[in-house]
Amino acid sequence: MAISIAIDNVTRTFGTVKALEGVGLKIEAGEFFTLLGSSGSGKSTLLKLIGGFDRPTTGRVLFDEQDVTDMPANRRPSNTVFQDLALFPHMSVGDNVAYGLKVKGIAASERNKRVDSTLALVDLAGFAERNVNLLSGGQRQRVALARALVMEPGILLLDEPLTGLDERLRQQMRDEFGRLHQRTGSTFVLVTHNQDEALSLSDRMAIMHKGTIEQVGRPADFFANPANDFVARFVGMERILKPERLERSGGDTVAVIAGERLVLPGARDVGEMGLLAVRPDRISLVNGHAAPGSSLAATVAGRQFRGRFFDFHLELGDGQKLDAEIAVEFASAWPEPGNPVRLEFAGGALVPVPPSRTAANRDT
Ligand SMILES: Nc1ncnc2c1ncn2[C@@H]1O[C@H](COP(=O)(O)OP(=O)(O)OP(=O)(O)O)[C@@H](O)[C@H]1O
Repeated sequence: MAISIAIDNVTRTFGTVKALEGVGLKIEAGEFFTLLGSSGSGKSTLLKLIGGFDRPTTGRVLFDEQDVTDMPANRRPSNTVFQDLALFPHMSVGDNVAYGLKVKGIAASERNKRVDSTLALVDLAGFAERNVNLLSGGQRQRVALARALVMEPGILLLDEPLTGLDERLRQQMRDEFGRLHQRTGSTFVLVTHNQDEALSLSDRMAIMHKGTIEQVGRPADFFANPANDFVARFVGMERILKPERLERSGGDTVAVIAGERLVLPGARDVGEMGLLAVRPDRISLVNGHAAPGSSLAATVAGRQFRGRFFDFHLELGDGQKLDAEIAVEFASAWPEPGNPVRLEFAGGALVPVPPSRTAANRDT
């Protein structure tokens, strides 16, 4: 049975280090939820608090609205798959998977049944007698998953479980997580620094940074409406432009850059301090006439051939730098470094974002 999780204003300090600061979060029962962030952002600390392996300095953790802050890990209805897997090396696959059930006092016949069905669930039917030391990395991953799943946890916690696997296995195990989530119906919480993993698996995710949550939402929300420039960069919109000003005009936003006006139809109002996150694949270079209100003058600073597209490095009239990915097949004559060009921005090429308070205040 799936269980909901609430993190209520949690702070965790280690000496002078604030690993988590005022974190609030709700994870619905049965969701596949991902904590995404770079190294040191506090993801593992938060997962440990959910699993009961650590306690917050202040704040509470609730499962199905019950306070579990002081409940030890072994009494919680959650199981964790750690990054290092922590398999018992001297035990067979079957004994590894059966261990938790044995500790709980489940009778041998019931135990064997559950171990067999869980091994089948992770595609390891018939592996019970094998020595865990002789398994491949992917198989060891599956044993670790089976060991957690056999307990039928309402919450499964996964701490960077794909680290150390090669790309093919990562893909395979990623698909497996999706499948297991559907089959078990449990609440899954995944910790990762891998954006692709987070985007492909999550119902919703949180982007963490320096012990705080920058944004929570469905994967598509982060592209359509990044909460700030930090989030925009994190999901791949690495160039951020600083307009002279942003104005509202009807239902649209108008950005003024180097004296030229760009109309961003329907773009949201992010206030005076707004920045513009750029989608490099939605910019084209125009010869001759460009539509007013959707183009800017620039100079080619350099270019690199990338196979299917050219990566153009451009400089705007006010000196700001910008990259644009221009599909090779659409090229007629390629502008050379030093050439003046006009940049045409397709719908959604520029997304207004406010600056991140966390990044601004704490990056220094
Ligand atoms: N037991 C501890 N003692 C002291 N500092 C700690 C401890 N655990 C975590 N920290 C610090 O808290 C911060 C957050 O660490 P955490 O492991 O949660 O980050 P993370 O996002 O999971 O990073 P990674 O991806 O590298 O595991 C870091 O600055 C870390 O050094």
